[in-house]
Amino acid sequence: MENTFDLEQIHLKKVYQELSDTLITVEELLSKNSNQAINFKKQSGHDTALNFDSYADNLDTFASMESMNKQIDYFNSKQNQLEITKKKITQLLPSPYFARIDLKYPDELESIPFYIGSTGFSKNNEDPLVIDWRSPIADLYYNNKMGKTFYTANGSNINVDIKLRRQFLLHDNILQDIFDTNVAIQDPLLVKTLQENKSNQMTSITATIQKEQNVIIRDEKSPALLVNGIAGSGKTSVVLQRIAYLLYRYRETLVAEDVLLITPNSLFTNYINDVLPSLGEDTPSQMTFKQFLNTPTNTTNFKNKQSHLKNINEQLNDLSLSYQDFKPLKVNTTVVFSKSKLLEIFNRTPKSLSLPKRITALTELLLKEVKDHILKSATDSNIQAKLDGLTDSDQEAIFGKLISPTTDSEIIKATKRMLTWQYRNLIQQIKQKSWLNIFQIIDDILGIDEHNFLDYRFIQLKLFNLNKNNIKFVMIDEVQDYSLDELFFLINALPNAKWTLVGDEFQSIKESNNPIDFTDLSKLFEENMINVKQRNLYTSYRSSGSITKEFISFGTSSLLENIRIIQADGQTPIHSKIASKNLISNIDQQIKQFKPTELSAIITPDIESAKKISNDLHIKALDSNSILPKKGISVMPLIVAKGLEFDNVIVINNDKNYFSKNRLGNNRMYTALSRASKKLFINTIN
Ligand SMILES: Nc1ncnc2c1ncn2[C@@H]1O[C@H](COP(=O)(O)OP(=O)(O)OP(=O)(O)O)[C@@H](O)[C@H]1O
Repeated sequence: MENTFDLEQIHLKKVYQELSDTLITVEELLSKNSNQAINFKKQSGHDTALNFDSYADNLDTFASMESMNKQIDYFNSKQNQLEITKKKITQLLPSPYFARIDLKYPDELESIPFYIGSTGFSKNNEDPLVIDWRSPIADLYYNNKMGKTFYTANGSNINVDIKLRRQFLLHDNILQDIFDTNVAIQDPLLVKTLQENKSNQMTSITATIQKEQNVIIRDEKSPALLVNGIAGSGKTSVVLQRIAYLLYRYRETLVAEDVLLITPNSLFTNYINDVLPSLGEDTPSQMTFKQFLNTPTNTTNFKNKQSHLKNINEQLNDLSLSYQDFKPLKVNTTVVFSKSKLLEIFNRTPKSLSLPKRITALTELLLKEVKDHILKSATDSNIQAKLDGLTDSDQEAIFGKLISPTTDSEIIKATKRMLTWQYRNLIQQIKQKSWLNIFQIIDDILGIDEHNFLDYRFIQLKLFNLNKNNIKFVMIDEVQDYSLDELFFLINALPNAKWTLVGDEFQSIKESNNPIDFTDLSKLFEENMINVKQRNLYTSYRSSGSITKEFISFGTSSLLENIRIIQADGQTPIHSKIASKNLISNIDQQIKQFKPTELSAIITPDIESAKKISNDLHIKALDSNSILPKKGISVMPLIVAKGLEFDNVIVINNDKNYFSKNRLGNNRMYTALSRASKKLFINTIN
């Protein structure tokens, strides 16, 4: 073994040296390339200012030298390539690789070692020194098999015999430990990783991805992948690794903006924000469902809690518009298009078209009417005379400068611009289709006059064709918190997407939701012609053994039979039943057991209790827009703690209704307890 360790240490030093040497070379080449570009510019006599301080500046500078496109393209692409190599080396240096797999190909005598790292690296296009964790060969490592098997590359199956599967614990060029692992042997690297303190930022799990997680990360076939996993089973981690995998796998055609990640709140978004950059990938489009819907701050017009999307969807197809479905369009207080005028123009659009197409056609006709009116008015001398009445600031706003048109054509052109500016609100209203009375359409369809915001947005989505067609992959975390109508909305809004939906039925904690049933969820996607592949994650990674058993006891009995626990039992969770007056002193005692270097949370049913504890104990209270501190103790309601994790958790049960003994109350307790990894206290007020 000692010999093996020494050989691996030598190999690591060699790889590290290669990386370091290449970095020096790349940096020299980067600077040489910049200088060559500068000289090229000087020689070609251009006086464009060059700025090679940064890559972005390079791009700007090159772009301004249009006449030298070919040469510039060359410099540009060289710079780009060098920057990519530099980024890869910088990413690899602190930990060049984490595993090795030795493969014997059928027609080779010797097996070949492959070292797997967080990105791939080869010198001068030779055999790779490190292969990317997302490459087909690395799939074998995560599959956790030994012996004869195959991997798939470029559509072909390649037979191999796996001779060795080795993990490394290392830092820079220092090897700390090696583990030769076989099937069914517990993953020592994983256990070590899980024992580390929690931080305010989620980290990647590349080195220790488990077999059942790997299958989800690499799924390329399923139109919808539904993952039901217990708390702390790595659902969020898997989603983020999957995004990195997809961006690598489809790198020729997929960019980060084509992937949409829907997250529960902005605190959570901040919590996960470092993972993809640490994997060398750009962050995808991220938003909460509320942001996706563009929810206004004031929703008092929408009193109806119940949405009716399927009903609306069925009836929208047969809907036509009548007089009361229009709203007059005004400029200031003057009606420009009355309801009857709007109906009359609508009736000019072909009846054979679908309603959304007729609405688009009507929009075009309205814009044309405004344009024709502007064109006609621009030749009217009375209106042209208004140019003289424009103040200097009006002129600045309209033309971006002061003007003094003299010829006829100059005057007409300026008048057109003035009128377009004056009618800008009207043009915007037409484009936004504010002439359509959505509330009335809801009344027409449903026969109810209390409105629901999701219904409102759904009608806009369908009638205005607001689909986001560019989104190719959607990831929804905490999917149990969405109603079937909200998911139906997303299915309609994102017609070209493949879906990754991850959640936990036991973490459905919102009063307004009937806890969502994953069978109904699957059915919804299937009804919409999206095949669903369901997978379960039953291994608890986050929490110690005893904490896992504690939170699982608030699930169902069958859950307990299925789960797998990785971590040791650790300290048994402590239940205290106390009088309300003793709560603060009790918490004070408990937090004395937490180390200042650890991240700890006091979780309450609501924000009011959180604020009270915050005041009494001078501990920071967090809401869903806060940023999690790096370490120390914070207090927050459960709705904010959801999705996050802490070394230590104190749960305050001062509201028997909130933590009642029914499914919802149990789900809340399960969710609160499962935030803890090491120590857990539950304080119940008598
Ligand atoms: N394969 C793994 N290797 C190392 N750590 C892992 C692995 N899988 C999960 N973890 C760790 O377990 C913890 C829980 O992971 P994560 O937050 O992704 O779980 P989750 O299922 O989304 O949890 P919850 O539903 O409770 O919010 C994290 O600290 C994560 O880094």
